Amino acid sequence: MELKNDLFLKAAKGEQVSRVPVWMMRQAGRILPEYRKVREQAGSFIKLATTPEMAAEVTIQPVDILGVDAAIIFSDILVVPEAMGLPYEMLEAKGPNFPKTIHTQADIDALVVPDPEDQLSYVLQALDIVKKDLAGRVPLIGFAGAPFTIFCYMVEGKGSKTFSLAKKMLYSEPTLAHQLLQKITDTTIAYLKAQLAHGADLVQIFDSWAGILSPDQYSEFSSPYISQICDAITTHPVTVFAKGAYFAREEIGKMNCEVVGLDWNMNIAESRKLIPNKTLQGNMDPCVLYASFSEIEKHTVAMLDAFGKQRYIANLGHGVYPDTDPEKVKCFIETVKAY
Ligand SMILES: Cc1c2[nH]c(c1CCC(=O)O)Cc1[nH]c(c(CCC(=O)O)c1C)Cc1[nH]c(c(CCC(=O)O)c1C)Cc1[nH]c(c(C)c1CCC(=O)O)C2
Repeated sequence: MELKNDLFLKAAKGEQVSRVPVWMMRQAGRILPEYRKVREQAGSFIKLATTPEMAAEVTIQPVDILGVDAAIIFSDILVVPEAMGLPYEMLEAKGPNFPKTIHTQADIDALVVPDPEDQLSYVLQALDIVKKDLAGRVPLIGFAGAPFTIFCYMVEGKGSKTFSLAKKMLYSEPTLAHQLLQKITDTTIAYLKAQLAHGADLVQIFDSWAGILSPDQYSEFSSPYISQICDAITTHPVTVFAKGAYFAREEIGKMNCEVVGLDWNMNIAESRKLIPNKTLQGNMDPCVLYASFSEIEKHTVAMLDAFGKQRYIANLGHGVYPDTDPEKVKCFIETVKAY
């Protein structure tokens, strides 16, 4: 199926575009009343994520309602640990929780490297439906967590400001940590390849907790595993988004990926210098969307001026916050499109 709007993919591949493409991390979610309705029907986040028809419906909502230039498959990075043998629950107002966590060699040995067509078939079915229903309107983004970020949840068992339990393993049991990271990496490569086989046009790797590592630890425990994934995916473009890893921009810029995501702590001009010859994505502070319409326009235009029109995909510097007014989101998207 030929794409009617291929701005996002063209920009990702470094081709000339007639205008800057735009989408938002977490665009499929609680900002939209239409999402909350389907979420209520499903009864729980996990039920929604594991029911392909419903997941497909909320994936397409932001394309129809917000007018973004790409869809991102509705799922979660935590489906990977689940498929490896660590089920999770999503606690209301608290976030993810893993009743069982990883601490010993025996724990790691008990994990499987699953066949995605088997344990993750519900995500692949959702991709099939979205691809068909989008009918080429916009490209479809697949995703997974970076191995280090998934490691954080598998060891810590829940969200944390410091992830000190997970980091403890890096310092006290580095050999075990590397074994676990490799198992996650093997799973992630097979999973992302399956998403691409089921119609994803690009895959994004979310290293949401990169910023808790020192530069040396990042080079030892995170970047080599992301590099393995980038090297294994040769058929489609890849985006690496390492939140908080301003110190690793040069290193990430050398990876075999086409796009690098930036958060709002990262200076745009400096990032262009540190990451030459790649497309950049980002990076407005999601809190700008709490401001007035005129402030939002001002900040969006300033961001566009700083990035330039080519080799650039407009986005926020992290996921949109759930209490953001969808009209403010539309203002951001329309300002990019009119630029
Ligand atoms: C760290 C991480 C997670 N999940 C994800 C990350 C990496 C990106 C980032 O750093 O934000 C990725 C993710 N999670 C979700 C998507 C869907 C696609 C999209 O629109 O971007 C994506 C890309 C849906 C979701 N994942 C989650 C929700 C909210 C749950 C709900 O609707 O009840 C959604 C829409 C739940 C989730 N999932 C996760 C947490 C910590 C939480 C709870 C926090 C919260 O409530 O926002 C883990």
